[in-house]
Amino acid sequence: MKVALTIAGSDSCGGAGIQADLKTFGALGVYGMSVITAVTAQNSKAVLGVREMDAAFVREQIDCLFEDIRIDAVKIGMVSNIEIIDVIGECLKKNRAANIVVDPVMVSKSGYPLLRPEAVNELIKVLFPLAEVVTPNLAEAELITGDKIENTGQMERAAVKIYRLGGAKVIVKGGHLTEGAADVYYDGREFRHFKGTRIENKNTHGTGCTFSSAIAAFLARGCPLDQAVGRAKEYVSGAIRNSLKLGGGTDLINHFYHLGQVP
Ligand SMILES: Nc1ncnc2c1ncn2[C@@H]1O[C@H](COP(=O)(O)OP(=O)(O)O)[C@@H](O)[C@H]1O
Ligand SMILES: Cc1ncc(COP(=O)(O)O)c(N)n1
Repeated sequence: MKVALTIAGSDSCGGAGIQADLKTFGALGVYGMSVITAVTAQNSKAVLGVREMDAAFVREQIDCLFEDIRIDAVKIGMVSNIEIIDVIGECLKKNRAANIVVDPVMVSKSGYPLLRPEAVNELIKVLFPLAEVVTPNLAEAELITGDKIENTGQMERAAVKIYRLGGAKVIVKGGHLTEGAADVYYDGREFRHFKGTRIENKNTHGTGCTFSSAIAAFLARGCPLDQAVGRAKEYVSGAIRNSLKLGGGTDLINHFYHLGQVP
């Protein structure tokens, strides 16, 4: 079985973060492992608090896995602060990790900061060059580039600018902007537009985490990146379409929608 590792924050309500990533890995037939960078108290309505892990213990978590198990892909989500980013960078380089997907998580959909403001540049400097692909949403792409993004042309310009920051391929996620929930992919030479169907009135959270971990799962299974992106988009669309009204806030996406009746 192929193995994927997520390095991210815990979401107590299970819609985003580590929990979404592990569900996605399992749903897509990949053995999932996790390194926790921070723990959030979070429900379908809001993030109420964050506790960051000690950076040295993040190192211990990562090193003990690479020392023991072959890892086919790595997804990076919430990284919280500069010390944790530096440790992740060092460990991934030392262990020659491949197929790294960086989701530059900055603020939750409910508006709570998940990355310290002073750590944005460190995330770009240390983790972007290690990534096979980075997957900013519109707000993150605006923050990284300093440009407003209101249409597909501006998404393309942002993708090129972000590509030049570290040489990783880029997907700017347009789920919230365009009719077809189209994501713009740039590989350093050309663009591709991954279109879906925008699902209305589903104010979900964890879509970005699920999308990036699905890309990592397909990379672990040996798919070329552009195929992995297409299949990840299909998977996340299905999970949004079948989302569950479990709490009083956002719907929670259904990672196992394709499994049908549970035995
Ligand atoms: N309402 C929606 N309908 C269909 N696809 C969506 C919707 N919202 C987001 N997506 C898709 O889900 C994936 C994650 O994107 P997004 O929600 O923008 O990430 P994030 O959680 O980082 O904000 C992208 O492929 C995006 O196009
Ligand atoms: C631990 C954790 N990681 C990431 C997100 C981002 O997810 P979203 O942007 O959908 O709120 C989150 N809410 N919580």
